[in-house]
Amino acid sequence: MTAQTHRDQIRARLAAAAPAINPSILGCDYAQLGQEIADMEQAGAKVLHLDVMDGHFVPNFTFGMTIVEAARRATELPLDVHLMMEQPGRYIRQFREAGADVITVHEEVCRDQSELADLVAQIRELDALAGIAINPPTPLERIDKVAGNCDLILCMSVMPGFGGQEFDHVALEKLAALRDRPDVTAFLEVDGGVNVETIADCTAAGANMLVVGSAISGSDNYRQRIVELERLIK
Ligand SMILES: O=C(CO)[C@H](O)[C@H](O)COP(=O)(O)O
Ligand SMILES: [Fe+2]
Repeated sequence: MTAQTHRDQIRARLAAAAPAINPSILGCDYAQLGQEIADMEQAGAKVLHLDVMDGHFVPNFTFGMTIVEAARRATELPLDVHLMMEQPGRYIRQFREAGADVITVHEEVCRDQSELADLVAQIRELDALAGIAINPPTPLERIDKVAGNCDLILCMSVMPGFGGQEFDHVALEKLAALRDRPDVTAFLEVDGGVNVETIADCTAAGANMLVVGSAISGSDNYRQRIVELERLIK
């Protein structure tokens, strides 16, 4: 029997948790990062979403591998790293070495689908799950050749760059179309404006990884909010 790879283990953990609330640390108090992550974990998070923004692909900066590495020391939860950056291929290895378990790159930074497929292969080579993300205006055709051969597809429901924006329903049509494609076995993730009003529509459309930022980090009781969100999807 062949030994389980890290990818196999992470895939199994995510599958067992699905549909999973995936809290984003975007709005956390970074002076208390370890405590914030411990609070998310105690509140019931089974995976954590880390938003890397480069100030080029999106009009905002957040953090790089230093914070991913700090998060890795703070928890054993799978780390889902969303790279909102140009030229992600230059940094994928460093994010993996920092402790990323899922690494997601944007279609919009790629020349074509063959470059996107190369990034997926690079991420898998490093024994991480490979995700591909598309912005609200990006049609599904732009990933149709890669969708059947990646580990996660992220349908953005806001233009990336900031938390607290309003949910764009265009993501629901894409999720439903991906769910209905027999060759797509990837986790289906949605990110942006997911809250108590929108989360049930997301799972009904096929999402099984639900990134939630401000609806959790802006609440004064993480546990209560996660329980409330879980009740709406299970
Ligand atoms: O990728 C992101 C922004 O680009 C974040 O993951 C997302 O915005 C989470 O925040 P919220 O739930 O408040 O929209
Ligand atoms: Fe994100």
